[in-house]
Amino acid sequence: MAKKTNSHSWNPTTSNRHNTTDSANGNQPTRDPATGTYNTTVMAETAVLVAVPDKRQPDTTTQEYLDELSFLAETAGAQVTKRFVQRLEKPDTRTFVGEGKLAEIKAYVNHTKASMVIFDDELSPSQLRNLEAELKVKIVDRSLLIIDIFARRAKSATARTQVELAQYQYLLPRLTGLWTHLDKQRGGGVSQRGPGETEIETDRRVVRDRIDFLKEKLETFDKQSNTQRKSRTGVVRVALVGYTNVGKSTIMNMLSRSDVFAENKLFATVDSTVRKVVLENMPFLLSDTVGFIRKLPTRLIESFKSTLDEIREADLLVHVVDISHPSFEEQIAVVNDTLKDINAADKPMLLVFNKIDQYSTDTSNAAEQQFEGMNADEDAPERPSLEQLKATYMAKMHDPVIFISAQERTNIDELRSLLARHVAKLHYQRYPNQQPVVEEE
Ligand SMILES: Nc1nc2c(ncn2[C@@H]2O[C@H](COP(=O)(O)OP(=O)(O)OP(=O)(O)O)[C@@H](O)[C@H]2O)c(=O)[nH]1
Ligand SMILES: [Mg+2]
Repeated sequence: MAKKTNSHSWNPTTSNRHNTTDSANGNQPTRDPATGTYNTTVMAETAVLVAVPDKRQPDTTTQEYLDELSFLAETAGAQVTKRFVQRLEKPDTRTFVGEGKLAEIKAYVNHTKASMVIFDDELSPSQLRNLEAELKVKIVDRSLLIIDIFARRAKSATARTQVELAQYQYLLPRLTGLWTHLDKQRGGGVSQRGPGETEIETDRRVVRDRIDFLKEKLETFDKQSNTQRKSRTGVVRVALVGYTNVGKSTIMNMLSRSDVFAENKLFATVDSTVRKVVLENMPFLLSDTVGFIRKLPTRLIESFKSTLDEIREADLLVHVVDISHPSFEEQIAVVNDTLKDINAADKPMLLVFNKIDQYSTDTSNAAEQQFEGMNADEDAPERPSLEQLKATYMAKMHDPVIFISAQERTNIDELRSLLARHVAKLHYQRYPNQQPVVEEE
């Protein structure tokens, strides 16, 4: 997979509405006068990744998870220089990794002047504090990384409000951690007692007020979009769902001849888009939605409620899968679990296996990238041929299955007619007395 890196600034704890510091004094936090919270922007980022898999997790899986974390870090503008893995029954409650591993990470961070350490799980507020005190660089967990990417991507007022809500909800229990971080940056060293308790209380109150305000704002948006959705009755609604970066927006563009932003980065789409599509004289509404990912922070899912309503209220889900991805089966499971979480699992579904042009039976690529704490996996089994996969999936899935390449336009006519057939069936079920109306746009 071709991965792009970019060099824009890194700003994980504030919404993109806030000012960022310039690169000359990138390590100096600035206070946002509107909210009283601090912006801890640091520039020219290099990142170290840390994963703590349990003892049963195969090495190849650990490696795939770290590939994904690395892709997330790159999407957010950081360059990954090292990966650390420690196998534990469960993460250390105090510092996530054990004492020895922590010393190893610290030595590496000090030696290379890495600007942050990213953990492939959500850290508790106390783990975050302890790690910050120990490593003296910015500590980022998986949730914060994802929230930050969402903040960069969100464009519509609703999506931006949703992201801001998620940011403040993440921030609230961690305010003391940030203060410790700020204290260190002032050159005071880390204090046991923690500085400025009254200021922390003030900050907490400001953040709580902001959370209430954002929730109210979202309720207003919700009412507006409910009214909008009610006005769309009489037309079948279809939602594209799937793991992030599988090709949903590319398919949306192809089917609706629109121009939705598609990119080889995670979470290219954060705002949902709805387009009217007509296939074989059958009109329907197609929506492109935010991609799912493993360990999606629950709060982020909750804050994205109104975006997810598009999925919850759809008559048909088109579940897009990137078959060229080594973990595509796990990705299918993650998507199905997330659909369950948002109460959208019982809908009719078409399964679209995309990127067949990129499918390869060769697994040697993954085995080449060995890193700290991993054993070479020379016996990785060959993947089945595309034909074998097709046969297996056609036989085992309850839902209709189709294999396409959106990029190479392979099997697209078949996709169109499969979709048209299902939409027609649903249309006559839902609106038995109503002929489909094809109006000119
Ligand atoms: N090789 C190949 N690449 C594809 C195909 N379809 C899409 N892509 C590429 O995959 C990347 C992701 O595509 P998007 O359409 O942005 O994926 P998405 O599912 O909307 O992603 P998010 O919005 O991030 O969840 C882009 O670089 C596309 O050009 C395909 O059939 N084959
Ligand atoms: Mg997209």
